[in-house]
Order: sequence, then C-alpha cells, then structure tokens
Amino acid sequence: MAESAAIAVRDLTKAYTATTGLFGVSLDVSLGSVMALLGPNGAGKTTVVRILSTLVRPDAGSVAIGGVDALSRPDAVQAMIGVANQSAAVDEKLTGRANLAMFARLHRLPRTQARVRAAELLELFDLTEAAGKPVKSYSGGMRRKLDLAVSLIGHPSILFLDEPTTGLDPASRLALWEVIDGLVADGTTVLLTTQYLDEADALARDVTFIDDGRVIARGTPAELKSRIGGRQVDLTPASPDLVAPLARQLAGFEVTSGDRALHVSIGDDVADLRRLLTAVDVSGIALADYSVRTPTLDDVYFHVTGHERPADTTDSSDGSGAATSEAAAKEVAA
Ligand SMILES: Nc1ncnc2c1ncn2[C@@H]1O[C@H](COP(=O)(O)OP(=O)(O)OP(=O)(O)O)[C@@H](O)[C@H]1O
Repeated sequence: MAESAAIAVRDLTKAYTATTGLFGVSLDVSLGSVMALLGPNGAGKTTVVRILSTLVRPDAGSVAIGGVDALSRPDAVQAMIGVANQSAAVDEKLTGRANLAMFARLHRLPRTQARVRAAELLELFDLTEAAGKPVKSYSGGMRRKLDLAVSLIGHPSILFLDEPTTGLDPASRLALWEVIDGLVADGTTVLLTTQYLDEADALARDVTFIDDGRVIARGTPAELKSRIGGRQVDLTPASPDLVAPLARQLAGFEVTSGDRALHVSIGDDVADLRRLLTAVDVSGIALADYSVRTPTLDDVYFHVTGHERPADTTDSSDGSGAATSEAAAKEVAA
C-alpha cells in the first residue's frame, strides 16, 4: 500500500456469475482526497462500495482501509468509515432530530452527547428548522442531507458516498457539494459513486471508470479529458438526414455520430479547426449549428465505455450526444 493511501484495493474479485460482478479491480485513494468511481449501470460500483464497507465478502483480492485489512478486521474498519446511500435506514416516522439521536446512541454516545451530535449535524446540513418534523414530510434534498448526516455521526475519516445527489434539484446538489468539499478540506477521504459526471469533475481529484467489473480507465479528470483531444467540435447539420453523409465526408477525422449531430475530436491548434471547417465547406453540407468546446468527462465516459449516447446535446451534465469508436476507447484506456 502506498504510504498515503487511505483506501488500497488489490485484484478484487466477486463473481456473481461468469460475467457479472467484479473481476480484478484495484484502486488507491489518497488520504484526504475524493476518488470518483464511475461506470454504467451494472458496472460494479455498488459492489465495490459494499465490499469496502465490509457488507459483502469478495471471492479474492485485498482491501486495506486506513491501513487496516478489511477482510480480517471488519469491526476496526467499520469504526473508521461512514456510508451514505439511498437505502439508509432512517425511520420515516421519526423526526430528523430523533433519527440522528437514535443513530448516535447506536454509536454508543451517551444520551446528552447524542443530542449534541444530532444538533451539530442538523446545523451542518441546514436542517435545524425541519429537525422536529417527521422524515416522511422531507423533500428529496432534505432526505439526502439526512442520509449523509447519519453517515457522519461517528466522525468517520473515510466516507463512502453511493450516488449522494441522485434525484436532487441543482440547488440541493450544489449545497451537498459544498458540505462534501468542507468535509474533504477537514481531512476526510471520500469514495464517491455518481451518475453525474459533472459531479465527479467538481468534487474528485481522481476518477476510476469501471465497466463489466473491470477498471477501464483512471486518472485525474484533466488527464482523462486531455487524452481524448484538445477540443471537441459539435456539428449539427441542417437536417438529421445529413448526419451520416457529413460523417462520410469527414472520414479523415476522429468523428462520433449521434442522431442529430456529429462530434469531432481535434487538436488544440487553430489550424486543426481550420482544416475541419474547410472539410465541412467542401462537403457542401449546411450546418444549423456548431460549437467548439474542451472535452468533458461525459466525452471520456462515452469514449472509454464505447456506449452509445442516448440523444444529441452538448450539455456536459447530461451525457448525451453520439456513439463512439472502439479505437478511441482503447486509446483513452491505454
Ligand atoms: N447480490 C447479488 N447477486 C447477484 N448479482 C448481483 C448482486 N449484486 C450485484 N449483482 C450484479 O453484479 C453486477 C454489478 O452490480 P452493481 O450493483 O455493483 O453495479 P453498479 O455499477 O452499482 O450499477 P448501478 O449504477 O445500476 O447501481 C450487476 O450485473 C448486478 O446485477
């Protein structure tokens, strides 16, 4: 294990079937940093979190949490970690305050200290006003904040956040990001899974992509984005029927096609852009729209997984756009 690794995982294997589960996943998360574990549905993210948080035993491999072997000393690991997921065991009928006090008691805090810890966390998550209301009356955002608050009761030094902001509105997401940033600034190590790649970009120092139970790419967000090229150019022809003909005309470029637009990876040089626009000109195909942007983690995601984008937009937060090539996937994963 590297000296500063809060989480060190080697060759983790958990085969549910011959093709589902985890097959040799390794990762290191440095002390006081955020690692985002990303991948499509069924990739194995939750299985990693469940093994690391000692809920599931792997078939093979090793897991060290804070330097402690999680497989032989799960109790010691449980004392250092917090886990927040959507199935947190809060009692809907109890108030937010009562839930936190109850979990604090489960952490063996004496009654008075349990109340103090509950009040601290209600304050941290801006839930003090709603503290006396039953959880079933909470909005989705308040509920997710409470889930996270519960995971923090024991002052964990290592936190597992499994899709912490799923279903939240943008303001609630940003509020949770701020809380997470604050925890990390105070030295907490976070392993985060999320479907929102902009969330990973905003919070994580390192990113690991997994698919079909295997690591397919890893690096900092900046490294991963730089590997797929200096600029992404989105070209929307005047009609969707013209997407395929334009793609054929641009065969010399690294092009991925969606329903309504083409996405072209080019270098940083202005000459690259000029060359592309000249080729579009030569094709004689009119554009309804175009944009030039730096790559996002969404672009990386579609490149490394080879998955088709569901629709065409260029918004980095919703991951829509175009299909991508196997060759590009291999290049980024290398
Ligand atoms: N207890 C289990 N028994 C059998 N198969 C399982 C079990 N848990 C997970 N799997 C399978 O293992 C694979 C990985 O599941 P996992 O929940 O870890 O993926 P994920 O990346 O978290 O997906 P999602 O984003 O949909 O939550 C899936 O094919 C899933 O069906």
